[in-house]
This record gives sequence, structure tokens and C-alpha cells, in this order.
Amino acid sequence: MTQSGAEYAETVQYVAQGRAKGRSLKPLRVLLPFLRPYRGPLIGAVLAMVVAASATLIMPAMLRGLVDQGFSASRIEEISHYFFLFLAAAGAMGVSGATRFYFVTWIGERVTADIRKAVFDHVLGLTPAFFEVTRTGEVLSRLSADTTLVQTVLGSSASFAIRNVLMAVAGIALMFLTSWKLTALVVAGVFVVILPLIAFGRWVRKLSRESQDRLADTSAHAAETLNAVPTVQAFSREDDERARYAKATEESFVIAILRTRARAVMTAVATFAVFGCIVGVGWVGAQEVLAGIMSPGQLVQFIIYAILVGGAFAAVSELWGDLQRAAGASERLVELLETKPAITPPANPKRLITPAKGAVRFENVSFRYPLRPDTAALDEMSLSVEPGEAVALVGPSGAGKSTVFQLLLRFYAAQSGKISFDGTDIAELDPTELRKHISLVSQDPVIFSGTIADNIRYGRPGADDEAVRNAAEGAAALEFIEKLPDGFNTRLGERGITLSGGQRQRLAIARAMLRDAPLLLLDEATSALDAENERLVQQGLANLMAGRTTLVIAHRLATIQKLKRIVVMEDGKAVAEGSHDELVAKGGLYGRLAALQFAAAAQ
Ligand SMILES: Nc1ncnc2c1ncn2[C@@H]1O[C@H](COP(=O)(O)OP(=O)(O)OP(=O)(O)O)[C@@H](O)[C@H]1O
Repeated sequence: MTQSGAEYAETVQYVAQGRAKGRSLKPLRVLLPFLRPYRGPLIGAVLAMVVAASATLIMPAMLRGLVDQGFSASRIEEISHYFFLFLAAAGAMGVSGATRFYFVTWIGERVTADIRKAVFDHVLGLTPAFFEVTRTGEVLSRLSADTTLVQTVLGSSASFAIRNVLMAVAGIALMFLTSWKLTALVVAGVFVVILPLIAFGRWVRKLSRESQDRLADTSAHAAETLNAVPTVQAFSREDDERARYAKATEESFVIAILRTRARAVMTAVATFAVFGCIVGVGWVGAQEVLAGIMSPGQLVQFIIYAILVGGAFAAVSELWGDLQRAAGASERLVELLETKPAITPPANPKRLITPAKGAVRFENVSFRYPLRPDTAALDEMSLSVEPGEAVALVGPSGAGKSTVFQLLLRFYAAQSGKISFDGTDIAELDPTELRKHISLVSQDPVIFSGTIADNIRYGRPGADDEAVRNAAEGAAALEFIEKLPDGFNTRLGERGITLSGGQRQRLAIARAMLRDAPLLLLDEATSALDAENERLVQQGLANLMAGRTTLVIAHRLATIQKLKRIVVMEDGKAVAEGSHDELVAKGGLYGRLAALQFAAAAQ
């Protein structure tokens, strides 16, 4: 169960390495697997596009007939016939346009929803190491802004682009049939136009990546600040935060405008060049008509084709920018999807014997946090806890107590040594399976938005109301819950900010009680309680600990004084162990801590 620095580097690859520097639309390829399941609507959309393009392209041919045959009263029927055909073509354009719009929008929405789910599902499985280097706001921005960009492209730009390419290709073929000479002139002109467009396109793509990055920075900053409004206000830092946000927003504005300018120039150059080219060719055509080489109807047909083709090219050049932005966004989404969790379940995970007993063993475990490779958080740590035993971990701040929990929960993998649960190396278990056997009450419990009952039930979804109530009672939370306006159905704010720290802790304890797992991890579980409530909760905890293996981290020695086994940690190692009295008798670190705390309490 060793994890090298290299593996960690892989975890944070997209941050560390920067992004692949492709300049094409290739990243859009990654959307293909998401499109594959929707062949039906895709075929529908393509058919509708083909019908729309055909209906558009047939019109100039009809116009040619109309012009060449001339308008005279004797041809009234034929002329009406042409207009009837125009009407039919218009109808076909309307219906196929609507069909294309429906299918394409449907695909855009569907695929974006799938991508959002895939990214969220994936990110939720990444280990804490990933979140140490990635701000939540950045992930959120990818989930919303980047997926929205992809949606715009799939839901409209791509189909416009494809339709215009279709029009251009078919239009050029028809132009060729109408007059190959003039067509050759147009094609030559268009090539002259395309080369500068490609250069522009690259520039726009670079700018749009930057603008997306800035947007992500801005939202990350906003999320961080908004989550800490009381702290910001308490330190009177509102103006600084406003200034920081304004600066980030302005920067992203400047880049967005640069991008827009580039696109504006690109559009102007493209439009003028294409239509200028058509005008020139039209002039050559007029000479041919005058010389009797071409009929006027042919010239009209040719010019309309040329305008359609020119319009199609102009549209594609404008959409090119959109497509490139979406390519950038897809690249960022895929980077997220491809980030591998630092810890993955083994190919053939072992299964725990049921019912699990909760025996825990650390054998010479050494561990350094990925972001602090120079300091050992655990240094050859050994610890053995029998099933049903309660052991306290004490020691100065930074001694590595919480790290023991982090490793047991397999949020990180130790670099050397072995950690086993019921005799099985935890590296050989599926982490999700392992965690099902662990209940954690953390120092700063998280309360989710929802009701009090929902929050307790988080420990064991599906538990009945009575079990929830019993858990609350055991955690000494019943009294305060019943005083709330809606009792167990009281809704809590986004992060339970309407509860006091002590109340949150009691909810977290109730959650752990309901979870009913064989191994209980208590990280300063009663630190936010007053003496009265602590006494009540201690009783609940005692009930909870009975028959379970428990590891307790405590700063206040009074809370663990009665436990038979106390392990003293210092600098990532267990340096002493014994009962309170034994350790006090030995003196040492524990003796000093106890002397300080109990002397203070006695005063
Ligand atoms: N995610 C992290 N990344 C890098 N270093 C960390 C991380 N978490 C903890 N550390 C470091 O690892 C060492 C052990 O930390 P740990 O949280 O296990 O200590 P502790 O004994 O639980 O302390 P406390 O009682 O203050 O909670 C400390 O030096 C700490 O700074």
C-alpha cells in the first residue's frame, strides 16, 4: 500500500501540467461518446439539415428558369407553376428548419445533462488530495459555465456550422455546374480569404481559454468569500474583498473584449473578402452575358449560389470562434473526467467477514501529506485496537491524531507500513465498503440543507422515525430539537447556520448513533459542548461505544480520563500508553498536559 509522489502528481495533473495545447477542434471529439447513445435524434437532425439545404439550393435553379423564359402574359401558367414550386420549397424549409431546431436543441440539452452528471459523479469520487489543490469554485464553474458553452455549441452552433458547410459544399458543386470558369475564380478568391482566418482563429481560441480561466477564478473567489461573509465582515474586509472581486471581474471583462474584438475583426475581414470576391466575379460574369457566352438566368443563378456559399462561409467563420470556445470548454471538462482518484478500489477487493468486529491495527505506518512531502505526519506509527476496545489518542496539536483517522478512512494511502481492519489490509478493500463499517463524528460537523431528521438520517438512509428519534435521544439532542418550531421537520439553512456549534455536534453524534457501525471515530466530538450538555452527551457516547471499537481524539483530558487505554502521540508516533493514572505516574508529556489542565480546572 505505497503511494508514490508520482501517483499524487497524476492526481493533480491538470493543475500541475497545464492543459494540452491543441489548436484544433479536436477536443470536441471527446463529446462523441456522449452523443453516441442518441443516434435517432442525430439522424433526424441531419436529415432535416439535408432537406433544408436542398430546398434552399433548388430556388436559384427555379429562378434561372423564370428569368430565362421571360415574363409574358402567354406564360402565365408556367410562371404560376414556378411560384407554386417556390411555395413548396418555402414549406419544406419551414418544416425542416423546425425539425432541425427541435432535434438539435434536444441533443444539446440531453448531452449537457449527461456531461454534468458524469463530471459530478466523477468529482465526488476523488480523494481529499484533489480538493486540496482545486478550489470548489473552479469545479463549479466547470460544471456550469463550461457545460453551458458545450450546450450552446451542441444545441445550435454545431448544427449551423454543419448546415452551412453542407450548403457551401453543395452550393459550390452547383456553381460549378452553372459555370465552371466563374467557380474557379471564386474558389481561388476564397482560398485567399481562408488563410488569414485560420491565423485569427488561433488567436481567438487562446483568448477564450484565458477568458474562461478568469471566469473560473472569479467564481472561485466569489464562492470562497460568500461562504465566509461573517468572517469578512468581522474583520472589516468588505472593501478589500470587493476590490479583489472587481479586479478579477474587470480582468475577465478586458479579456472578453479582446476576444470580441478579434472576432469582430475576423467577421469583418471574412465578410468583406467573400462578398468582394463575389462582386468581382459578378462583374466578370456580366461581361460573359454581354458577350453572349452565358444567359442572364444563368448569371442570376450563379450569383445567388455564390451569395449563399459566401454567406455560408461567413457564418462558419463566425461560428468557428464558438466552436473553438466549446473545444476549450470540452477540454477542461475532460481534464476533470480524466483526473484519476489517488485511491482506487483494488481490481479484486477482499470482502470483510460479517459481522465486522472493528479490530484496527497500524504497523509501522509512515505518511506524509502530498502537499507537505518534507514532513512526516505519521512516523513509523504502530497501534493495535482490539474489537470493542475504546482507545483515546491525545497529544499536542499537529501530533498526527487526525491523520490516523484520515488514513483509516482511506482518504489517503500511507507511504509505508500496513493498516488493517479485522485483519485485512485496508488497501485490499474497496474504500466504500470499508467506510460502511466506520462512523465518524468530526470536529466541525457538516450539516446539509434539509430537515433535522434528514440530517440524522444521513447516517443510515431509510432508518424509520423511531430510530431517528432514539438516536437523537442518545445524543442528548432531543430536548433542543423538540423546542424547535417544527421539531424533527425543522429545515436547516445551507450549512445549518441556524444551529449552535454544540447543537451541530449533537446532531453529528445522533447521525453516528444511527449509522451503527462497528468502528467509531470521534474527533473532538464534544469540544463545542458546555459542561451540562457534555455530561448528557457523554452518557449517550458511552451507550454508543458499548460493544464497538472506538478511537477518541480529545484535547480535554477530562473527557477521556476514564478510558482504560490512552495513547499519547507526539511527532507522528505513539510515545506512551496506559490508563490516566499510569500515565500521570509516569510523568512525561501526558503528565505535563494533565498537570496543566487539571491545575487550570482546579483554580
Ligand atoms: N491536508 C494536509 N496537508 C498537508 N499537511 C497536513 C494536512 N493535514 C494535516 N497536515 C499536517 O500533518 C501534521 C499532523 O496533523 P494532524 O491534523 O494529524 O494533527 P492533530 O494531532 O490531529 O492536530 P490537532 O489536534 O491540532 O487537530 C501537522 O503537521 C499538520 O500540519
